[in-house]
Amino acid sequence: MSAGGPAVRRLADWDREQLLSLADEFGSPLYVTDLQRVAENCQRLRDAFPEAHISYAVKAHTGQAVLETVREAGLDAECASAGELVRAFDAGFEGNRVRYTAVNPPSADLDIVVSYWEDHPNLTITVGAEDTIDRLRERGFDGRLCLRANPGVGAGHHEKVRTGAHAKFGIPIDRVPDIAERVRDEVDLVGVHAHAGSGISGDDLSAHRELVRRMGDLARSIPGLEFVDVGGGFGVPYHEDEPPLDLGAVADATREALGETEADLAIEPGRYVVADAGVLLSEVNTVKDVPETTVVGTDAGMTTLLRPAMYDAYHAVSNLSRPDAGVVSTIIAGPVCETSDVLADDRPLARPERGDLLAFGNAGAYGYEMASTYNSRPRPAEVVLDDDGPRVARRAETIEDITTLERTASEHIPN
Ligand SMILES: Cc1ncc(COP(=O)(O)O)c(C=O)c1O
Ligand SMILES: N[C@@H](CCCC[NH3+])C(=O)O
Repeated sequence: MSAGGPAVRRLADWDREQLLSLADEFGSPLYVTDLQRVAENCQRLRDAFPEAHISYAVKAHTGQAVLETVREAGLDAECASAGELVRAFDAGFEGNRVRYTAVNPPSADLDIVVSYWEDHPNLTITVGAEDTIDRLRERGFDGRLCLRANPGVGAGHHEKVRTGAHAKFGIPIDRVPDIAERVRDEVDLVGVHAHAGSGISGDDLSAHRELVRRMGDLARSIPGLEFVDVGGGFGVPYHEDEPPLDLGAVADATREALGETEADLAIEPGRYVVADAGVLLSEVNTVKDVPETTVVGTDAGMTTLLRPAMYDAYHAVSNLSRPDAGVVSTIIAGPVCETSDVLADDRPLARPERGDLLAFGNAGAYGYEMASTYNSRPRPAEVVLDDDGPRVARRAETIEDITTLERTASEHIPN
């Protein structure tokens, strides 16, 4: 197999015995991340886009081990907050391999990012509003700046993840050349950027191509740019029978839509790098037959994996403990006191018994990252797999971790 590995890794491709033993050893719920698969996904992107600058969108999975793997695999880091930027530097990225994309950035973020820029003057800051340029200038910034355009065309697996045409993101594309002209003397204008949205596949590919075409036109209208970044968003197959993206074809279409530009192509995928490198394991604690279905209660819920509740996202599920049991229709629901705390609805599953272990596929992207402590429910541990075997990359949170932020009235110091 090439260094890029197969085009897709499905839930059924994971080693069932290994997952069962990991849950035995490290408990449940448990995120498992395979670092070799992360490296393969990076390599496949590099093979498809050999000429492009590729930055990993850190927000998909910020774990240190993942970031180190991505860095070693040759991708740069695209950070959406000061916290992500700090994590990228902690994982050893050099300044010239770090980009920070500001979205209505809080002052504290700008303070931190500018202080990192003072020590690493070759990092790049992408801005989506003129206010952000002014606020950076007030802090003395005159470094590498990229303008984020709102190209008026978006794409993605759900309305809530389509960014390209949402007013929140970027500067209306027709205003970008004037702003570029204005800021040229004040900063080092190095690029233009746009991002269509997340989870692009199938029909959305034509919208993505249109975005790239508009960005090619924009890049040609601004001389002297180093790069034109057309964002991330490459989708992965969540359904078992969904074909993977033909990344080579996407790359060819991207080049064609972009056309000749003085600026180099840049992309910033997140999901594609980590989605199929991760699974979520969860123990069944309740099995309840009701008239229409079988309710399967699990120790993971919307606080562990938010995507089904937030986007009605589909994650493949299998019963690792009892794969050969008769299949029944189930609703798989977590322990959170919310009706939307459902991980899978109307889902055929080998009928589980209490104590069985379920696995949820494609949990590596926006899984742990979107976990929360709602209902005072601690976040689970994450184990990573590498050549040395499994190791805990993030320990399980405890209730004490959550309550430690509390202050009593006597600890309150009035202003
Ligand atoms: C600006 C930007 N870049 C990159 C990404 C990564 O997207 P994805 O994980 O779908 O590749 C996102 C998320 O949608 C984003 O907002
Ligand atoms: N969190 C989204 C995608 C990322 C959006 C970031 N702009 C998802 O899980 O699909």
